[in-house]
Amino acid sequence: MEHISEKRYPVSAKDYKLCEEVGEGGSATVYKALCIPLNETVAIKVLDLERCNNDLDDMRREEQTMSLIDHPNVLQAHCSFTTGHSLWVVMPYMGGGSCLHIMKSAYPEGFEEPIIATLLHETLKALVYLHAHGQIHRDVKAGNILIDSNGAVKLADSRVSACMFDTGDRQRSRNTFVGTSCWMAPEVMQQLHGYDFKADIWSFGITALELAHGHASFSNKSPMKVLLMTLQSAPPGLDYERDMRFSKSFKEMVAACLVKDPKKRPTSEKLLKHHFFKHAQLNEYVARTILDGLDPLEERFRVLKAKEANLLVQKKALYEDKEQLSQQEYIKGISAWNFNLEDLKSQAALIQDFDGISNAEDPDMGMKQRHRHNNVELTAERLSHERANHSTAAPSHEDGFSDLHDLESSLPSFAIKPLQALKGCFDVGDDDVDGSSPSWKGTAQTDSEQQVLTKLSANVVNQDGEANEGGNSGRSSSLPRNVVMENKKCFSGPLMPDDNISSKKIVGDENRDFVQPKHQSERNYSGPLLYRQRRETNNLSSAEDLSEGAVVQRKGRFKVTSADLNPKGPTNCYFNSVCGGSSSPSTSSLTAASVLPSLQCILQQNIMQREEILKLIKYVEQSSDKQMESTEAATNDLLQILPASARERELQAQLINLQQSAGNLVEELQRQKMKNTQLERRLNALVYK
Ligand SMILES: Nc1ncnc2c1ncn2[C@@H]1O[C@H](COP(=O)(O)OP(=O)(O)OP(=O)(O)O)[C@@H](O)[C@H]1O
Repeated sequence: MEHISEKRYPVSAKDYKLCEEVGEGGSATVYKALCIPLNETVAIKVLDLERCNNDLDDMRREEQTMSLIDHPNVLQAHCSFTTGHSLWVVMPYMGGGSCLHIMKSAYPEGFEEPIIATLLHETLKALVYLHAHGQIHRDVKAGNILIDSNGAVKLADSRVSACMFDTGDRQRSRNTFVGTSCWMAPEVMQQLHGYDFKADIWSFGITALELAHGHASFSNKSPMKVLLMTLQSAPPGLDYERDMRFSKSFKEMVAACLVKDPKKRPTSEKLLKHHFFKHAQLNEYVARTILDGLDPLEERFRVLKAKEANLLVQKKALYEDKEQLSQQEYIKGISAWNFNLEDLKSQAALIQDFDGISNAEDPDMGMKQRHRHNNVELTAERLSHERANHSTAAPSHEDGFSDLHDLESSLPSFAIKPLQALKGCFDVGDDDVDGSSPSWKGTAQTDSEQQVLTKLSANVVNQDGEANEGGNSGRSSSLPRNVVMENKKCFSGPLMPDDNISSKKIVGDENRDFVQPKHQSERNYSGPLLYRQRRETNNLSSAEDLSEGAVVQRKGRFKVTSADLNPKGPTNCYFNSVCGGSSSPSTSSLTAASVLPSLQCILQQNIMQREEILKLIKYVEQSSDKQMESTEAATNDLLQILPASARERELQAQLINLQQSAGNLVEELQRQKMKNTQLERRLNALVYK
């Protein structure tokens, strides 16, 4: 084992001469420097204490922990001290730079397998050491795998690593949220039950993909999207077709790391025995293969920085939207995003605004955006189909995640608030991370994934303020287009007595009543405009035929069935939407096209209600007429015999009142009818515009 020399490094800034910048991190700049008394080249990481949120004591403690680490594959700090508003961490100078920088400079498509095997083998040895010493690194990525000029590989940035020894509880899971999104394990993102050293194994798997492709999976995505993709989708992996140049054992090793259930991931020690690492070479091979011919680190960094600054300017001009800007964090090499609520809110806002923004980096996305405009109604169908497809189809695009574009791009048409969806994602139960859940491995979608998706889709629907009813929403894998989600009834106003707002619905066979479950008829379906894009109950597909009469009229996504118009008596409105209610939709999230069907529905519902009122009035008039006739007859008979009693006079007065009310109602209805007609004309004009 290599031991750091017993040399004493000075802890005063005046003993160092900062030379060129060789790296930039989230909160630090790294310089090549000269330690004057020792006449030795070192690297100094300068952290601006005013800029970073970390508590100085915490940082000190971490640096001390770091200096206790002693392993040839872990970058150990020589010393650290504060100067002015900065913390200086003095480290060995790694002349090759980070794997990320090397790839950016010379291997944009990633390294060859023997190099990858060697780099990963050395990194894994560092992880075995850290884990054995109760440490989780929490930031394993190509940017933290450094190479010195001899080809020695060291895992850097233990600054963020968590010491598990402080309470003596080695297996204690962490609940803090530090790290880097693309490399972050799902359980870290979920923040539910904490996480342990297996989180490093996930990051190690993502790093393997990064070294193979030249970039990490989702590296061009916003943190929000990375989060959604990591949680919802099948794990990334080496693709059969795209990654043909890589061996089966490499693919297997990556697949073993990228299992969503941390319990099913191997420990670092076990992973080290994987036959993939038999291909690992010596340091000298690394130096000879990838460092030979490279410019000095400071020179490469200068060129890269200039290139990236240029790129940023171009991108800034191209995309004013913040999502693109957030991607620049990655381009700049800064990857330690903080997942605080505000970040997520702004990301969520961006996704909402995404509609209509073309994505030059992803032409498919642009296509899909356009397609979505033309096909708003398909969204939920696609959501569920894609879930279904995802579970069966082998990933055919980069990292097997391209379908997620569809899923995500479909979200805004529901006026989804991704933050809420995200909360839904986080709000997963114990089973979600339970080892008893079906294997995450392969492409089959597990219950946990399905749950997350179900929650997501439930949230999609819930955007309009209606509670998600029961657990029947998410599993349907097909959602016929143009199908009315009319299982919910709308009962607006006290027009019909309870018995009439019956739990019955006349079905095709008029002699047969379809009894709605009691709870359904009791539910209050008042609510704002609701685009119900999913089947409400599991039985809907079969119930559609049973519970609906023939369609007699279609209004956009809604239809009127013969059941609705059944003349047998007062009927219910079978439009699920717009049944009164106080809340109104968020106007910012509505487009004219999306509102029209609902307007049509309101109007249709109005017409239906008017008809109901008329029927009821007629019914009242008829029965009151009959009653009047019989009362009059009886009264006349009685008058001939006896003088009218007080009770009879009261009855007569009531009947007259009733008739007057009915008359008033008819007048009111006439006025409403005129207004409706005007509205209908305006709406039709809008529809045919
Ligand atoms: N000892 C070193 N020798 C040479 N280059 C270094 C050394 N330490 C870091 N670097 C370079 O500086 C870059 C930034 O280092 P830092 O540790 O801050 O990176 P980071 O992990 O990306 O930061 P963060 O995770 O905070 O964004 C590294 O990616 C690497 O290229």
